[in-house]
Amino acid sequence: MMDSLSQSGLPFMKMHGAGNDFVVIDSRGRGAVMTPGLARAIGDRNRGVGFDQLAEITTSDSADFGLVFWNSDGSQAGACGNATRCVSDHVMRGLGVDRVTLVTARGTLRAERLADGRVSVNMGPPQRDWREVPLAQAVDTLHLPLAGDPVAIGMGNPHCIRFVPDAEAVDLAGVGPGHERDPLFPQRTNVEFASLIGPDHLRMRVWERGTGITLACGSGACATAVAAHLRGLTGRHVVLEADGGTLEVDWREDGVWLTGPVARVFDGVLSPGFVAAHR
Ligand SMILES: N[C@@H](CCC[C@H](N)C(=O)O)C(=O)O
Repeated sequence: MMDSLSQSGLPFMKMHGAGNDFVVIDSRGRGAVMTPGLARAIGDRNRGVGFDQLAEITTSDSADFGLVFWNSDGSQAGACGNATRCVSDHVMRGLGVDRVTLVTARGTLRAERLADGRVSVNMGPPQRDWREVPLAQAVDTLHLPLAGDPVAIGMGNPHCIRFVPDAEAVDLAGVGPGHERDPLFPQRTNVEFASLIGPDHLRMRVWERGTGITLACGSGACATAVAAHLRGLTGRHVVLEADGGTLEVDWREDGVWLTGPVARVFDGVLSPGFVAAHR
């Protein structure tokens, strides 16, 4: 495997979902190639390609494919809703189908393409118990003892959601890092700020764990919609306006469904020297 990489380099696709951008590596038919160092190097927007997350596609014997997610700081994430939608679209096109199953750290998920071209994924049920989010101690996850009275929801990854009068006015870089690394979150957390802009309609902005400000966050949209419903602000079907586009969340009996646009921007190849220098 390494011989082929050292000779021909490492092909990748650049994709995004509502502006949340990804490098996608297809490792089906070979062993996974990603390491924290290589992920950090590829994610560097000055010295590498740049991404919010990297998604590595793997072979699965129990689903159509497997998927592993890396943040740009080299940490792994248990969920990535927008990347899941983008990669599912790619795999569906390759298989000539309009629905697929995939295995992630969270278990087996289902994705499907809608008639309007958007892609939906069932992200599974929300995690509301403090131990599942996870949190460091037993607290009311609907009202955390932190600034801004946030809600904690897990979606295979942790989320801290604050409801504010105007999400546009939030200084994400000033407030986000403090929540991300608050000791109440032993695995750090993603941080969402949301305001109600209409019936079942939210404006949301996000500071992502291991990445920083992103234009959208799929698992974050799911967590925010669940938190809004639990707080009595919306129904179970919510439209969320992120900085990079519109996402829809539908909390159904079988799980939290995330729907939105997908785009494949360009394909590229990481040079053999780049891969060898950073693996
Ligand atoms: N942008 C993703 C979330 C990616 C992982 C997150 N930064 C984490 O560390 O949990 C999404 O669309 O869900």
